[in-house]
Amino acid sequence: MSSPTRRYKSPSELSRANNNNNNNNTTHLPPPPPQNNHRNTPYLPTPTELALLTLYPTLLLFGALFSLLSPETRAAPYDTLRQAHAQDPSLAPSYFARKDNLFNVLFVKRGWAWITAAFGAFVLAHPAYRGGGNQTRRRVRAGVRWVVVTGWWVFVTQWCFGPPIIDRGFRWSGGKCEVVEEMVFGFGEGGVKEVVTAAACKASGGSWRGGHDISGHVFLLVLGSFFLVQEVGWVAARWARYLGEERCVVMHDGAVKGAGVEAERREQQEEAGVLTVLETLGFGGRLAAAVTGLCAWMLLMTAIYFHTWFEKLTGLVVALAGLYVTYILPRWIPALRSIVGLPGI
Ligand SMILES: CCCCCCCCCCCCCCCC(=O)SCCNC(=O)CCNC(=O)[C@H](O)C(C)(C)COP(=O)(O)O
Ligand SMILES: Nc1ncnc2c1ncn2[C@@H]1O[C@H](COP(=O)(O)O)[C@@H](OP(=O)(O)O)[C@H]1O
Repeated sequence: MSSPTRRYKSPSELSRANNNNNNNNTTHLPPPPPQNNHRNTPYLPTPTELALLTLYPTLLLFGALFSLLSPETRAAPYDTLRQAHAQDPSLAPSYFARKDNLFNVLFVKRGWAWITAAFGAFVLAHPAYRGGGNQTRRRVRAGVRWVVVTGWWVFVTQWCFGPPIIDRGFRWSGGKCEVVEEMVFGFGEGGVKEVVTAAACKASGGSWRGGHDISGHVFLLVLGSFFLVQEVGWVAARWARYLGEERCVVMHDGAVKGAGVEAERREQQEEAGVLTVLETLGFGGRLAAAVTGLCAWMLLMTAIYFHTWFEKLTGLVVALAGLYVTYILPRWIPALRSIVGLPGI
């Protein structure tokens, strides 16, 4: 996942270079490709992963700063209870400060479907997933990782043996469903209804108020985009031999080795020469890159126009927890790795 200049030579390139040297009557082999003997810790993301992960808090910080400094945003009326600017088109500071903006309605509100579609297109169509004795096993393991990440999305935002984690957190922190307009049958004292989910509260005409509302948008956009980065990045980079660094894994005997020891050799593309980034990604990878880019844009919009900074931070932390379990834990728990695998291995 780093620059093409560090690309390893394929066996055929090495043998060609070797032949040229023999023709020139020299007995020296070409210098070996630079080896990186440094082992990354299996317990933490690799340096490239860490650099990419740092972009998320950076976007959130930049958004917070922008909202503090932008005169239009500062001047626009803000509803602290709803954690959003006025939604009237004439008052909202930007099209993206409105909940009914098309990117929100068609993309984020259907976000998991987009992420699933991009992932599916990549796994079904990319040459790295075709051929080799383990083709089916690699696809099944990718599917298992999708189930784990999707399970986390379901538990946090949709359903967790009852209300989802976001709604449970909201109520644990003192939040309630309040009805301002009218008292309806079933309400407790002071217009506060015993409703346990944000969706049910909204459906009954109430407002979900008073608690800590983990940002569902930040959660979904971080979880989904980094899932695609992991699934497409490692697979495409390993296949095209763009790898400048390697994940390390703990083996059954406790030894720490590069994850490549568990990889199947055939899946790497051998002869086509240096591929461009677009060729390396293929159709599914390009769709995933577009979805990831949109996620980053909408994350920035959420950072600027919605929620408190602490609600955005908890959205980020809850997403990172799911990503750690799916992508880092298997590196140091071999039994888990044998079920979920590692992308590209
Ligand atoms: C550990 C293993 C557990 C096993 C669990 C198995 C999981 C199986 C899940 C089955 C359903 C999967 C469906 C996948 C296909 C789809 O993607 S369909 C859904 C499309 N819908 C969305 O993408 C909705 C996305 N929106 C949201 O999540 C929320 O709207 C939000 C963005 C979080 C914001 O919430 P608000 O309430 O609007 O603030
Ligand atoms: N980038 C964005 N664009 C539009 N609306 C956004 C948004 N980020 C958050 N919101 C809105 O802010 C509210 C809280 O978002 P969340 O908790 O998911 O982060 C949601 O409102 P609604 O639930 O009224 O649609 C959501 O639609």
